[in-house]
Amino acid sequence: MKTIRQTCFKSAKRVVVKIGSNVLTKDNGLNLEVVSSISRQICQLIDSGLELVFVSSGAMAAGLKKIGLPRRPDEIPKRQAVAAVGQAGLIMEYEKAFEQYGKKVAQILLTGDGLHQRKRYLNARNTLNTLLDWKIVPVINENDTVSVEEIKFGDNDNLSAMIALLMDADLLINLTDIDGLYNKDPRKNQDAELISFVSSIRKDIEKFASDIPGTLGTGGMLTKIKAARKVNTAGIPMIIAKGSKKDILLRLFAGEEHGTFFVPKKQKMANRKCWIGFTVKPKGMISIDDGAARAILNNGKSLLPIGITNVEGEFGIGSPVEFKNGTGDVLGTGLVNYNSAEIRKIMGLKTSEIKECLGEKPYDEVIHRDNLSITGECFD
Ligand SMILES: Nc1ncnc2c1ncn2[C@@H]1O[C@H](COP(=O)(O)OP(=O)(O)O)[C@@H](O)[C@H]1O
Ligand SMILES: N[C@@H](CCC(=O)OP(=O)(O)O)C(=O)O
Repeated sequence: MKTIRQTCFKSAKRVVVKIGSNVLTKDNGLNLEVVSSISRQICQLIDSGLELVFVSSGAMAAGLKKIGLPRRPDEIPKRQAVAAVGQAGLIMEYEKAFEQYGKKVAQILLTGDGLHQRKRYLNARNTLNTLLDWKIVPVINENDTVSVEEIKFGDNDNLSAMIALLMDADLLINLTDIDGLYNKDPRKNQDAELISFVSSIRKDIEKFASDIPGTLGTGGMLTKIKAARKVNTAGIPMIIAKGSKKDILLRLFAGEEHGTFFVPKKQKMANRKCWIGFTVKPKGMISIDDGAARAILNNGKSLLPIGITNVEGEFGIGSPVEFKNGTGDVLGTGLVNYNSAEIRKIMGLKTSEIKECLGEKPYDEVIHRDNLSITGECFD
């Protein structure tokens, strides 16, 4: 009988593969053997019928070597300049490597705010779909040159999760410099053990992981777990595996079990709900009582004013706003039908009392269930 992970690999048609800086690096520059090996495996998988989107870190690593710097500079403009130099070299090496197998690559550099806006989000999806139709390999990285804190994806683990959601992928593969997730940071604990299967990401799983990356990485294991949590919630499985292991991608698709597999929720989330839940940047927070939380989480209801106990932040109609329960757990995000000042006035009221309070009642719901995405961990 096939295991769940074998079934996921067998049935996957559209896959996102992400590779981290440490795997791609050798002697402080790009490891061309790894570039060549990963490119060959990706081409083989595409030729076998898979649609594949590739997210590659490594611009900073490539830039350091080219400029002759011993390590990452601390100043942001210098880091951005290093990444700008390195990205050109990175994509050139991929062009050369993929060309050997008759494939073209396309460079896609994204910022967080590019995907926060629905129109740009859909544009990015259309472009990527066209490239996949043309059998051209999209090679995606964060646009480090312009990415300041407010518009950053932050790390490519998160970016790869956003791409998996954007493209409605069947699987996300995260290739790093270690076999997978260990139950403690293996750099500090010799007795750390590999976890090969995570059926559900609870808070204890996040505790296993350190947020300290390797010399060139960003975010360490913690950002990978956060990425897994997002895609799993949306119904997409994820695997963390060692990118330098010989033919790792081909072996995974041949049914071999390597790395750590994160089991997704059974139900796939609709693409628009993924965008609301994971991609847009929330503009405020609404606290709700237990009754409202139950109605939303268990019975798929909309959020009505009567269940609202507090509003944080200033936001307009249509804004994405998070909502949390009485104990402070964030349960999800939704697009609001009223602005923050109006919600403050009508919170705690029955829907029949909205008109008297505001002078009009355009909607019964503060967040309609069609515009509401449940992403918190308290919903099974
Ligand atoms: N619990 C853990 N299990 C596995 N690796 C861990 C854990 N905690 C921290 N790490 C470290 O995280 C590193 C991978 O993260 P990072 O350097 O950001 O990689 P990448 O460049 O591939 O994104 C590993 O080299 C490992 O030392
Ligand atoms: N955009 C950066 C990579 C940022 C990043 O998340 O790196 P990593 O943790 O190695 O995947 C670069 O290309 O150097």
